[in-house]
Amino acid sequence: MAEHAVDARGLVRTFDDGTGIRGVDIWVAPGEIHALVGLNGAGKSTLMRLLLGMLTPADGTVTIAGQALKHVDWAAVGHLVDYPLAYRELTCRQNLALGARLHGVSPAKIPGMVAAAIAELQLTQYADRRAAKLSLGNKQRLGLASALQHDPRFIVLDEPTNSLDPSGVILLREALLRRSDEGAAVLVSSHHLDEVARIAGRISVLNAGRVIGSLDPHGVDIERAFFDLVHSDDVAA
Ligand SMILES: Nc1ncnc2c1ncn2[C@@H]1O[C@H](COP(=O)(O)OP(=O)(O)OP(=O)(O)O)[C@@H](O)[C@H]1O
Repeated sequence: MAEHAVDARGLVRTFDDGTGIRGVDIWVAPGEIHALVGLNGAGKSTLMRLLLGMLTPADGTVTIAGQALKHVDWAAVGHLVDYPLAYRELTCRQNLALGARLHGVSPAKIPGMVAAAIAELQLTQYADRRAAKLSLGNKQRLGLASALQHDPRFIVLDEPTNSLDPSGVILLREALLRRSDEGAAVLVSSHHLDEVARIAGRISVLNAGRVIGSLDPHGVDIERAFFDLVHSDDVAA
């Protein structure tokens, strides 16, 4: 069987108020889109930060492509967690070129890669506009273009539809489906259960820092199934 692109076991990281991640196993296989859903504060962003080495776990292990985090080839990873990072004074094109360089793309390939990313996220008319002057949604498109342009094998996106208009949501959907078809492993968090159900092969529900179950992406009333799971977990706690 193919090695998981990411494999985390027994992850724990709690904060002073007792919230955080309290013992999570999670993995994503190559070619899979795995969605994480949960209420505000359930721990989705914290879990993603742990997987990306942005936070250190108190317990548990994470491997990416079979490697412990300190040996990971980060050029093969693309992520957008929290806010899209862009230098305000640089244009979209310049920001993307910088992002490509930071991901180790060879200089000769950068202009073509950046042009393709701009076209894919339909940023053409803003390509030479400074990031400071972009609308929120176009800033999000820029962040997504930067996370996806270098053809990462493992993609982590935290609420990527934030601020996107309906055409941006469709572009993102197509971009993720295309990459998973090509073998990339995708982990995505979202509050939009219908959107998640369209693209994910697997949907895990996080509540109070633990994975409490999964939802069937083809289920008839996924919203109801979500609330039933969360409610039962809250009652049991
Ligand atoms: N650096 C931190 N210091 C202290 N507490 C934190 C920190 N980061 C997250 N938390 C707490 O951990 C809990 C989980 O937060 P997290 O952002 O992971 O949730 P989430 O599921 O992503 O929520 P949302 O859907 O609102 O984005 C929250 O109670 C939050 O306040």
